[in-house]
Amino acid sequence: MEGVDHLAHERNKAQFDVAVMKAVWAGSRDAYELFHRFSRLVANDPEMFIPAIKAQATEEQQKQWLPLANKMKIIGSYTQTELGHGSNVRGLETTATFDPKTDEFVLNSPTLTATKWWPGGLGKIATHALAHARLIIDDKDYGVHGFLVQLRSLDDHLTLPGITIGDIGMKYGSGAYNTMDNGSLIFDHVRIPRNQMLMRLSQVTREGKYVPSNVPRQLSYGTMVYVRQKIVFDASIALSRAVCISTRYSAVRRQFGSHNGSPETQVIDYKTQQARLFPLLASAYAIRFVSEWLNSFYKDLLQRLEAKDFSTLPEAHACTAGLKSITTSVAADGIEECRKLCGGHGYLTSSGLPELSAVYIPACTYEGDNVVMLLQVARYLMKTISQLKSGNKPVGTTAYLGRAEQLMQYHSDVLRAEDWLKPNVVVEAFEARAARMSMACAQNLSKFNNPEDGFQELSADLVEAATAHCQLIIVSKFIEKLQQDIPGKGVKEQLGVLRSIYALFLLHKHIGDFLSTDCITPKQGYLANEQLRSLYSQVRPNAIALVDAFNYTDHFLSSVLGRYDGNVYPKLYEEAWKDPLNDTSIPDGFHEYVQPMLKQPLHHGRL
Ligand SMILES: CC/C=C\C/C=C\C/C=C\C/C=C\C/C=C\C/C=C\C=C\C(=O)SCCNC(=O)CCNC(=O)[C@H](O)C(C)(C)COP(=O)(O)OP(=O)(O)OC[C@H]1O[C@@H](n2cnc3c(N)ncnc32)[C@H](O)[C@@H]1OP(=O)(O)O
Ligand SMILES: Cc1cc2nc3c(=O)[nH]c(=O)nc-3n(C[C@H](O)[C@H](O)[C@H](O)COP(=O)(O)OP(=O)(O)OC[C@H]3O[C@@H](n4cnc5c(N)ncnc54)[C@H](O)[C@@H]3O)c2cc1C
Repeated sequence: MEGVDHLAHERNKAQFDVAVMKAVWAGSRDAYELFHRFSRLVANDPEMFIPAIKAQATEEQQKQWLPLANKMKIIGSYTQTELGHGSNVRGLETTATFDPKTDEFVLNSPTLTATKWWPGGLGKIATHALAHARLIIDDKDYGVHGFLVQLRSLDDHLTLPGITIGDIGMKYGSGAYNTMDNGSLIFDHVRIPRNQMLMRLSQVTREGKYVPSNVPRQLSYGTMVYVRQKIVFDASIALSRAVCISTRYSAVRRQFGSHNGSPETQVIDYKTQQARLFPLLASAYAIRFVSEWLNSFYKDLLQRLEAKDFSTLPEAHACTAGLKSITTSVAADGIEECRKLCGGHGYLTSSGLPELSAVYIPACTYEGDNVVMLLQVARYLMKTISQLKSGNKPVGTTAYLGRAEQLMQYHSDVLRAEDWLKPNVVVEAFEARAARMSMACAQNLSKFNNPEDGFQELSADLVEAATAHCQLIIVSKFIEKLQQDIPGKGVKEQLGVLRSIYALFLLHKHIGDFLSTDCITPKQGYLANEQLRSLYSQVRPNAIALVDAFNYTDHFLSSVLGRYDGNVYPKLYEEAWKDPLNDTSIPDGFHEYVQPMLKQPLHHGRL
């Protein structure tokens, strides 16, 4: 019935102040930014073009180009990936050859695989590209640099001479990502003025002299670091949307369990449903809090870079790469699990989940393939361990590796299930697991004469060690979040339950790591799972309130199953009737193709 809150009985169970939880969830961002982040995905927002100009252009170049880009007088595309290379940036083939006679760069796509491929906005709308190309001077290759290239006329939007552009075609399903014109681009000896090479980091003089960067060359990758830390926040948006839908629907859906005419059981009361759903609810909060920390860490990095302090750049790269990988994988897999948690109706477009999945899952690939990103973390961990011997004391997110010897002797002292509720007990177990996995890799690596051969041979183990390291970061930041003052009745307690669910779910899921590294005993693993089940019972009465705290409107959720009022069945039926197929009772083609078959006389008794 319209206007009736079918979930009121669930909301009345809440044991905490929902208004405060809403503020905790929103953190430093307002609802506008939460919405705007999503809308960027399917619009042609210069998500990277503008940050890249800020990171790589001189002050003078910024003065020239940023006002145009900010006011949409030009529309830019971050044009890096090519048909033949995406992960391997140093393998890009497009060339930018300096012509001293004309003081220009000549951009060219020397091979088919040099074709720029994937850049968002490139296919139809972008007027300019921030093109990544190999700088060539006097036949010498100076590696990949950024160049601003006009692609289309600002008068008639037609492509300029030497420029061939197209859209790369439909992508995964019919998802909203098809509103993004990911494009292809071939340069055929296109000339640009020398001052359109972005020269903040390195320069080319009028005489054609290359002036190398006096700062780490990796700063040219700075835009990717910036977007990766944003993508962690995006992961919390995407996962929380799916969890909101599936939690509300799980409270509405009843199946089996009726006795003597009593209502059937709410599927949210099944322990299997809780064991699948509540870890995702906890993960949404965990990702949100680690994204807050990562954003502050990134802002601190920017301040340090301003002061030419590059000390935290390697850690910032490792954290943004690793957390981008872990959180997007959790969110993408979590959205699919939420679809399954909704049974058949989860597969309807009107559930909002297929669309959410189709739009979100490329996050595991763009801005760095998730495995390639974890390998970057692994390189950082191995380098950190290799420097232990020289007395280099790790700090920040690798500080625990400074206690590796002690952690190698660690054995959990958990005796009772409730011991696993103590944050320090959990952190020690996660630190020991991560340290032992990384130390084991480092030890195995040392057996190889060629470290790179070893790294390749051990790369699967290294990815697991990097995963353990990143999960430790997320667990630690969740714990740190709850050490802050958080007002409101029951809010901190409920977040504490989610913190424990997040950690113990990971421990249970990766129990093999904890046992094989001898961090915990099978009995202690069993006790962790016992505690997890008890925690699910504590979340159950608060589940609806915890997803209400995401503060998503029905419009934003665009899901019949996730409606605030839980009025699912009438709306499901109503939504179905909006389908054009239901405009007529006789389907197109019936009279031409089906009716003749139905009218055909029987032959020899056979249909
Ligand atoms: C319905 C939907 C609902 C909800 C949705 C919710 C939210 C979504 C909403 C919005 C989303 C909005 C936008 C999404 C954002 C983007 C999507 C759109 C566009 C996508 C754009 C792109 O994909 S752009 C292209 C991205 N490409 C990459 O990421 C390439 C990955 N490859 C690399 O980064 C590098 O090649 C490499 C790091 C893998 C290797 O580099 P290389 O130079 O070869 O380096 P190494 O030899 O490995 O290392 C050398 C040393 O340099 C250090 N290093 C490497 N990289 C960095 C870095 N970035 N910063 C600092 N340091 C770095 C490395 O550690 C080595 O250091 P040593 O000390 O060991 O020498
Ligand atoms: C929706 C979407 C939007 C995009 N938007 C843009 C954009 O705006 N601008 C832009 O420039 N690019 C964009 N991209 C491209 C994107 O950045 C690349 O696809 C991404 O970086 C992955 O690179 P790749 O495609 O070369 O994958 P590959 O690296 O070819 O990955 C293929 C497989 O190889 C594995 N692999 C690769 N290298 C290694 C290694 N060293 N060790 C072990 N395994 C390895 C990977 O793990 C993966 O399993 C977009 C891509 C998508 C899907």
